[in-house]
Amino acid sequence: MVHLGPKKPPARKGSMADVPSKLLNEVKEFEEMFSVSAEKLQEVTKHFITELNQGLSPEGGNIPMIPGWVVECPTGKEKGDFLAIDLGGTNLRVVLVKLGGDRTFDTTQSKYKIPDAMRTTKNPDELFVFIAESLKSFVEEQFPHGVSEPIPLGFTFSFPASQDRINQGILQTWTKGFDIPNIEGHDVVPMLVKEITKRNLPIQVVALINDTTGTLVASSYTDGDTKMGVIFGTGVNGAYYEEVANIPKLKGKLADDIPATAPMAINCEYGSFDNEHKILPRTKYDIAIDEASPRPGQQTFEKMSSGYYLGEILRLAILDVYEKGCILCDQDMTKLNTPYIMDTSFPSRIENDPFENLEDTDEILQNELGINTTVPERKLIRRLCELIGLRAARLSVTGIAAVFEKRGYKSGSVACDGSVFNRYPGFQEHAAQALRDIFGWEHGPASSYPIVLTAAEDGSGAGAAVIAALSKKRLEAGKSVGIITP
Ligand SMILES: Nc1ncnc2c1ncn2[C@@H]1O[C@H](COP(=O)(O)OP(=O)(O)OP(=O)(O)O)[C@@H](O)[C@H]1O
Repeated sequence: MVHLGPKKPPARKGSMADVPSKLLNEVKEFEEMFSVSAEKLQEVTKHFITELNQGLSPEGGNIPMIPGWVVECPTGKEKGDFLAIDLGGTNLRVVLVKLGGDRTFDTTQSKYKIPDAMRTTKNPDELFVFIAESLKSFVEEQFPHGVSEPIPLGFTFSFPASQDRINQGILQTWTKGFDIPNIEGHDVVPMLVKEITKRNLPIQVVALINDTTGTLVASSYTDGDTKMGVIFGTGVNGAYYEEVANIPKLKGKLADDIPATAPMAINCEYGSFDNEHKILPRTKYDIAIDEASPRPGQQTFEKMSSGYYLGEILRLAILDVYEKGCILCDQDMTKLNTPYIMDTSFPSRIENDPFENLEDTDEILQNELGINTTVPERKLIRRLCELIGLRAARLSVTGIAAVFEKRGYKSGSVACDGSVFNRYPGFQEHAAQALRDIFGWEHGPASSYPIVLTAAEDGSGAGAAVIAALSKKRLEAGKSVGIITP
């Protein structure tokens, strides 16, 4: 067979032979601090199941377990043109989705970077003006001659929002570094509709969707074996279908057209798992990140495993060794002293460095952080990146294991989205191995395991479209899309 394309650089052996013992001791300490055993993963999974159940109870618990008001599994036959917008932690995506009605779909999308300052703006309108303006330019571009009737839109809102019906979303709490006043506790749908109406856009908002639920539904549309949708991006989260009979907090609140046997998509929002700090093995860096965050005590699981925090964990760990006088002596630490200066692309790119002398890492550290490093220093930093990524992958699948155990699923696919899953080197293998550790499967290739993690790129756009299609049909048939209102 002939392989085309650039020749692969020689594999890196990753020898630590030239690393002085002082640094090796630091490496050893990090290895102990960041490693999570199979037994620990099993304990975490067990506690996770308890918290998932608490979240479904009327009393509630750490994990919100938000009903998504998608009360049907897609058949794959849904059809038509839909708009989807996806407000993630980092980008706004606007997507035109053409559902083929045969388990296929086509998408055309534009991506708009959310300006950093907008995450913490004091003016709540600013975010919705930004979304409406982005929609306006997208629709003008895609439909230069206008449209005959309003296009149904599914709004993917990737923050914990409670819903009493599908076309509503009350923001419970900002996550992923967002903190805009006067939105928490309010329904974000009218805020978006107001800006759409002001601009006379031919768009009808029919559903508000969480990105994780969207991933679940998109993959259920294309693959009937999908059991969960999971996000490993700026945040971490999972969604699955629960049987209505198993959701005690909805008892007595549903119309007869949502029977006890119906499936209900649940957006777990499990980034808040273990907010009581009972089980997760937190390091001093995790504690420091939590204490310095705008919301101490919240999103404990997310703070140890999501893209928003992995670079920051790395920064704090490097600074710690620096402060002990072990590395980077006489270097200008101005940049490294800046919180959140490194996003997860830093550890990700450093782990990708194929060279024995970590030449690429040298360039990254020099060009982006203004520090010169020796080879042993880079080896320590590289090992730290591996440990941080490995721990994130191992911990983050406990949510998947808990859902499978709880539902009694022995096998199935998990549709995964997010840059950490798609781009962090080794993440997918580490995640699969952690599942194997939890369930005690035989060693083998990840594709042979009973639970298969599959990439669900663009899932939230298609999912929003499928959910918009299901909701539009229910609304037109006069069926309920939420709790019974007195
Ligand atoms: N090369 C990379 N490897 C791994 N992670 C990366 C890389 N580049 C960026 N990231 C991280 O990915 C995160 C963004 O993830 P993603 O692109 O999935 O965005 P998102 O849709 O806004 O996230 P979410 O769905 O959680 O809201 C950022 O936190 C960033 O640190």
